[in-house]
Amino acid sequence: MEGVDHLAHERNKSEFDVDAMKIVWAGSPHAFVVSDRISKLVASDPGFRKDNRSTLSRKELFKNTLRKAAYAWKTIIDLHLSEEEAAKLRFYVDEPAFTDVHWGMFIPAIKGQGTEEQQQKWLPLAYKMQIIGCYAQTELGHGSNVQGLETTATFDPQTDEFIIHSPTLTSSKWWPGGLGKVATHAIAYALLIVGGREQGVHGFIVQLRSLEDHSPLPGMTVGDIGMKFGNGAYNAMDNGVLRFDHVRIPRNQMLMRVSQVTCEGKYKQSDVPRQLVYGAMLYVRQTIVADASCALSRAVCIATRYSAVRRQFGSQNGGPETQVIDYKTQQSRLFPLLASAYAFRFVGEWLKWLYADVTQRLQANDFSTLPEAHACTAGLKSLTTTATADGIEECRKLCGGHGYLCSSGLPELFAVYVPACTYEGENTVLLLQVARFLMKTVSQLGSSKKPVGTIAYMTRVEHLMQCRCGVQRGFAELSADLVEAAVAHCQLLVVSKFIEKLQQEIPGKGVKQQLEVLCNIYALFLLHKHQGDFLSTGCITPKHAALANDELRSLYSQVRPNAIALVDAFNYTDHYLGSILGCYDGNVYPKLYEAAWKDPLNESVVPDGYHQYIRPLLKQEIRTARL
Ligand SMILES: CCCCCCCCCC/C=C\CCCCCCC/C=C/C(=O)SCCNC(=O)CCNC(=O)[C@H](O)C(C)(C)COP(=O)(O)OP(=O)(O)OC[C@H]1O[C@@H](n2cnc3c(N)ncnc32)[C@H](O)[C@@H]1OP(=O)(O)O
Ligand SMILES: Cc1cc2nc3c(=O)[nH]c(=O)nc-3n(C[C@H](O)[C@H](O)[C@H](O)COP(=O)(O)OP(=O)(O)OC[C@H]3O[C@@H](n4cnc5c(N)ncnc54)[C@H](O)[C@@H]3O)c2cc1C
Repeated sequence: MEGVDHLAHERNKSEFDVDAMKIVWAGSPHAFVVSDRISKLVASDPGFRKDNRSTLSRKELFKNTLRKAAYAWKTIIDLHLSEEEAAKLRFYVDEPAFTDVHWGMFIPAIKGQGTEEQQQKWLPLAYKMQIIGCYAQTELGHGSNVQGLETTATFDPQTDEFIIHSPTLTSSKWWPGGLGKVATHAIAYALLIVGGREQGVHGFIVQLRSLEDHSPLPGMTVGDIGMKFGNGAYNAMDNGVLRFDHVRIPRNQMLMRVSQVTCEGKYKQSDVPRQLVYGAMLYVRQTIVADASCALSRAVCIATRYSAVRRQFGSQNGGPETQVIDYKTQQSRLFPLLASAYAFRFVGEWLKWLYADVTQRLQANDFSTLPEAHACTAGLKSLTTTATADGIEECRKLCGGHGYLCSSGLPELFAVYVPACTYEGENTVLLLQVARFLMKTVSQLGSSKKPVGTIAYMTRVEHLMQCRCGVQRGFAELSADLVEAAVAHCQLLVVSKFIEKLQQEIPGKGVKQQLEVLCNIYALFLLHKHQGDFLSTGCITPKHAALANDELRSLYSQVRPNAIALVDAFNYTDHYLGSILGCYDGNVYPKLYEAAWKDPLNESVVPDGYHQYIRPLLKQEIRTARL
C-alpha cells in the first residue's frame, strides 16, 4: 500500500522526543538543520541517483562518478554552499571518489606539512579544484612500514631540483585513490637523499599529468590497479599505480615545514617533530572514526526497520506471526550494534575536539599531546572500523535472505566500508602503536612524569605498578596480548566518553534516559563478551557476570519499544540509506517485488543464450552444438 506508514504503530510506541534526539545525533541544532537540508537536496536531485550502481560496468561506473563529482562541484558553486554544507553534500552523495582524497588528504597534507609560502602557492589552486591531488605514500612492496618506502628523492644542487625515482618494481606507488585516472598532482612520499646521505621519508608535491590534455608528464608511468572487492562499491575509485623514471621537480616542492633542504644542499631539521610528516594520517584517522558511526548506524537502521516488518513463526489462532525484532536472540544481536552506533558517534565527537586541540597546540609549537593524539586516533580508528565492518555484516545476517540482495543496500555498504580496516593504517598495526604508547606509559609509572588525559587512570591500577619494570622486554613476543590490552584501553575510552556525554545537559523528553540505556547496553555487552578476561583477572566475580547478563536482558526490553524511533533519530533519507529493507515507511514487500522486475536479466522473458546453451541441453543436442 503506497503512502501508508507500515511502521506507524512502532513509532507510536516510542517514549522519547525523537526530534530532540535528532539534534543530539547531529551534534547541534545548526548541524541538524544543515544536514537535514543537504540530505533532502541530494535525495531530490536525479543527478545524484545511485540505485543503478550495482548493474554498471566498471567503465560506466567510473564515468558516472566523474559526472557526479563534476555535478556536485557545480551544485556547490551555483548554490554558494559553505565548506560545511559542501562536506555534507559529499557525504550524502555517498560514492567513493577522487574528491575524497583531494579534500581529505592532499589538502590537509599541504596544510600540515607545507611552509606558509607553499600553502599560499598550492592551496588556492587546490581549493578551486584547478589542480586535483592524491596522496601517494603506499608502494607495491611497502604500506604499513612507511620508513621502508623505496622511492627516492635525490637532491641535485647543480639544478636546484629533486630527482624522484622508483628504483625497483616494488617501489611503484600502488593504491593511492584518484591516482589511476584523475589526479593532476600528488603528494608523493620518498626517501630523501642529500649529499649522498639518506634523511628519511618526506613528502613532495609532484605534478603527474598535463593541465592541458591530461597526458602523463615525461617520466611517469601511471594507471589504475584494477577491480577491487565487490561489484560497484569502491570500484568508483581509481586507485592507481605510478612509476617515476628520474622525474625532476623544483627544490621548493618538498614539503618543508618539518625539515628543509637549502640550495647549497644542506639538510636542516626544524624544532617541529619528524612525526608531523604523518600529520595527514592523524587527520584522516579522526574523520574515519566519525564516519564509522555513520556507516554502522546506516546498517543498524536498515536491520532494525526490517526486523520490525519481518514476521516469522508464532501465529496464534491464525493471527499475524511474531515480528522478528521481538525475538530475544534478534535483540541480543541487534541492540548492542544500535548502542555501538551511538557510542561511536560520541567518541567521534570527542576525537574531533581532541584533534582540534592538538592542531592548535602544534601551531603554537606545543608538541606535548601529539603522542596521545596519535594513540587515540590510531586506536579508535582500529576499534571502530573493525566493529563497524563486523556490525554491517551482522546486520546483513539479521535481515535473513533478503539481506543478501543488493537492493537491501547491505552488500554494497559492506564492500565500500570494509577496506577502512586496512587503509589509513592496517588495524592490527595501529593497535601495536597504541600498545607501544601504553607500555611506554607503564614504564614511566612511579617517575615524576605523571600520566594525564586518557591514560590518567593508569596510576590507579596497582597491578600496572608491579609490572612496569618488565615492560620494555618481550614486546614482540607478547604482541598478541598487547594488542588485546590496546583494544581494552580503546573500549575504556569509548565507554568513558559516552558517560561524559551523559553528564552534559541533554534536553528533550526521555532523551537522556534512552541514551543511558544505550550506554549501559554498550558497557555491559562488552563485559558480557569479555567476561572470561574479567573473571580470570579477578575484576569481577561469577555473580557479577550473571547480574550483568540479567541486566542486559532487562535493558533490551527497555529499548524494544523505542527501537524504531532510535533509528529514525539518525534522520536518514531513503536515498541515503539506499535500501528497500530499510525504507522509512516499511513497505518492503511490494518494493522488493517491483525492484526484481527492473533487473536487466528480466528485460526479456527468454534470456539471451537460450538458443545457444539451454535449448541444446534440453534437447540433448549438446554434443553437436558449437559452444
Ligand atoms: C568546499 C568544498 C568542500 C568539499 C568537501 C569534501 C569533503 C571531503 C572530505 C573527506 C574527508 C575525509 C575522507 C578521507 C578519505 C579517506 C580515503 C582513504 C584513502 C586511504 C588512504 C591511505 O591509506 S594513505 C596511506 C596510509 N598509510 C598508513 O597509514 C601507514 C601505516 N603506518 C604508519 O602510520 C607508520 O609507519 C607507523 C605508525 C606504523 C610507524 O611505525 P614505526 O616505523 O615504528 O615508527 P616510526 O615511523 O619510526 O615513528 C616513530 C614515532 O612516531 C610515532 N608516530 C607514528 N605515526 C604517528 C602519527 N601519525 N602521528 C604522531 N606520531 C606518530 C610513533 O608512535 C613513534 O613514536 P615513539 O615515541 O618513538 O614511540
Ligand atoms: C581501498 C584502499 C584505498 C587506499 N588508498 C590509499 C591512498 O590513497 N594512498 C596511499 O598511500 N595508500 C592507500 N592505501 C594503502 C593502505 O594505506 C595500505 O594498504 C595500508 O596502510 C596497509 O598496508 P599494507 O597493504 O602494506 O599491509 P601489510 O602491512 O602488508 O599487512 C599485511 C598483514 O601483515 C600484518 N603486519 C604488518 N606489519 C606488522 C607488524 N609490524 N606486526 C604485526 N603484524 C604486521 C598486518 O596486520 C596484516 O595482517 C589504500 C588501501 C586500500 C585497501
